Amino acid sequence: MNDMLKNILLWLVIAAVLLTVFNNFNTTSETNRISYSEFVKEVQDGRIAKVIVDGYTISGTRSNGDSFDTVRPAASDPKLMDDLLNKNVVVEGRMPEQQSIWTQLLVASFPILLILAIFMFFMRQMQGGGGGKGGPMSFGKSKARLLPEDQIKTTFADVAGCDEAKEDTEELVDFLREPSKFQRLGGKIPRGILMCGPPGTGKTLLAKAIAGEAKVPFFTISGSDFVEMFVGVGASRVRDMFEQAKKHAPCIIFIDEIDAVGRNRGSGMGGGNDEREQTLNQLLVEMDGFEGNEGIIVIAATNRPDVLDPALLRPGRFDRQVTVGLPDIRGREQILKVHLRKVPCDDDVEPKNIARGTPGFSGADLANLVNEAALFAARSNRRLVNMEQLELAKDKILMGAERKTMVMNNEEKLNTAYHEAGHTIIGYLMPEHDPVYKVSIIPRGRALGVTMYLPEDDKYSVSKRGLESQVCSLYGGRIAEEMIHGFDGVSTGASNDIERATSIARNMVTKWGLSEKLGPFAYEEDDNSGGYISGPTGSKANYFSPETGKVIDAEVQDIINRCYETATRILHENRSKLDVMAEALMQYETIDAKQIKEIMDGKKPSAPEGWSDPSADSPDSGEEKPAPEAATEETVDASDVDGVSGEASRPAGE
Ligand SMILES: Nc1ncnc2c1ncn2[C@@H]1O[C@H](COP(=O)(O)OP(=O)(O)OP(=O)(O)O)[C@@H](O)[C@H]1O
Ligand SMILES: [Zn+2]
Repeated sequence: MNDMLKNILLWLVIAAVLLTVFNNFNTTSETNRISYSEFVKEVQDGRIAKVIVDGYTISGTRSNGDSFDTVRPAASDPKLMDDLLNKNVVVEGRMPEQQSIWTQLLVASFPILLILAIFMFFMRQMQGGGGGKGGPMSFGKSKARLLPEDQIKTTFADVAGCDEAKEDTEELVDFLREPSKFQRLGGKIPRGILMCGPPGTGKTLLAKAIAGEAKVPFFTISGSDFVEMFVGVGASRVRDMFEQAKKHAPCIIFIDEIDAVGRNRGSGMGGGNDEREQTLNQLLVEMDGFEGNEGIIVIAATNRPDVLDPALLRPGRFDRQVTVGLPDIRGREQILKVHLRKVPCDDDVEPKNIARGTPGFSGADLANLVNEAALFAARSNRRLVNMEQLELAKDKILMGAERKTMVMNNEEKLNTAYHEAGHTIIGYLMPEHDPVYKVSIIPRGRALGVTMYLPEDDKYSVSKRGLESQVCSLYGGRIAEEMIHGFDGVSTGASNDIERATSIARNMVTKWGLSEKLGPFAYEEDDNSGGYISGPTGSKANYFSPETGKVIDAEVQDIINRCYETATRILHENRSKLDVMAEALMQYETIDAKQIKEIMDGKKPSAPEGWSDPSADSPDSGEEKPAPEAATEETVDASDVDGVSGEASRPAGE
């Protein structure tokens, strides 16, 4: 609202300036000016000898030789010409045409109209840009995009790995195909479905598939399209959308990111947000207003069902929830099959194996994996996608694109090699730690090196022991650096590790009830801002007194100190393996689980698969494999894949 006030003020100033200019324009020379009535009187008295008419100004000379000028008022004077002729005044130039009262009014109000028009224009501009999507410039028109039924090619066959969600929604298809039949049978159909689940799990895809199966039109809009700067715009968009939908019924309305409008009205946001609230109210009114039998089904998607206003979830609104979760190993295999159907594949491609190695991947990640593999194949001029490219694509998604153009000097490389080897050895030896999948000192994304852990199965929770193991392995990198350079030689590269270790330790104490001293209480709450709406992010609710705060700090420090000590002890005990691993990393740059196991068993590590020695003849003579990554430099930045699974990356100095 502040912005609006500023705008109005700005326009008032502009209006004032314009008016002044306009006035000045009317009163150019002040020298011999007389008023118009004076002029008329002088004409009648016969004192004027000559007039020159130039548009709205009249100048001339009197009988006595004096010059004069005057401004003709907007209303033209029909009698003037007669007077001039009667008195034998010489007239040069022409009088302006006689104008109707309406034209005169228009001329008089022109500046005001101009200002108004400019003002409206800017208002619309701002609205168009408000949603960030540059939609049509219109007031309150719905931004919903309509996909007519004959353009929806998505069917249930395209959605894999979420069978429960599919089952839950199958009856909607029957209903949409023949709403009247359902009505006759007295079937009760929900008006609103809420699809909950993490990003990229196929919520949009499933909603579209329902429309595709039922062969009905599909309206899609994002919750953030409703959130506008001007009060009332969002609400009228909602109204407009429902009006359109009624014309196309039976149909589906899909609202993505419903949390952008549907956030709990009572929560946060510094005293509420009128516009959002009005929009939400309008949505509730519309949901109540249509009968389920009209054949409109509203499907909303969110990954934060917990922040939604309870009013949205009441019976008759979004009273049915469908959960679309991350796929399990079987689901991943099916999703991979769906997407592999679209690319030409070699016989060796085993979707099952890839599914096993990708816990935590969403449907969108898997679709991306297949796509990346196809790109790798195309770059190396292959006609078929094979396992090798799928593995490369998986690494790219897990660890970020390699930055082959980034040059590290030998000393930096050695430091990184020790750092990553430190992470790896601790991760390998600690109990209940995810196995190490790959270690690399090729810079990827923002990281100088990466140690990648990957759970063997889908994991849904971690034990206290597992968490402590994670904290230990996170410090492994820094401790290894300390061992070779001494405390003064430790680099800044471990800042991300430290941050993550601290955060795990703190959560153990304040959220997961894993401190004996403090017991199973929640002392801190997540911030609820989720990220869709800009708000006071990072604000956490604390439920503890200053005294407890001190105990919390002490407990967190205690966990970290213990883990640091454990990790230091383990690394010192395995000093020779640390050296061998760092050396292997210097030679091969990337080693995987097989080499790591060999080193940890005290053997000499073999060359990684696909590695060809640039200096000597290759260790495994026989078949000649092309170097992995026929693709040249790949400098995609910020592809920091975080949290897909335990990853200890080392950001370039901070
Ligand atoms: N279960 C699935 N089966 C097949 N493909 C999937 C599946 N889930 C996701 N995908 C692929 O990922 C893409 C993105 O998925 P979609 O947009 O439906 O996810 P979403 O859950 O709506 O994500 P968001 O919450 O980010 O909007 C789809 O177009 C599809 O290619
Ligand atoms: Zn690290």
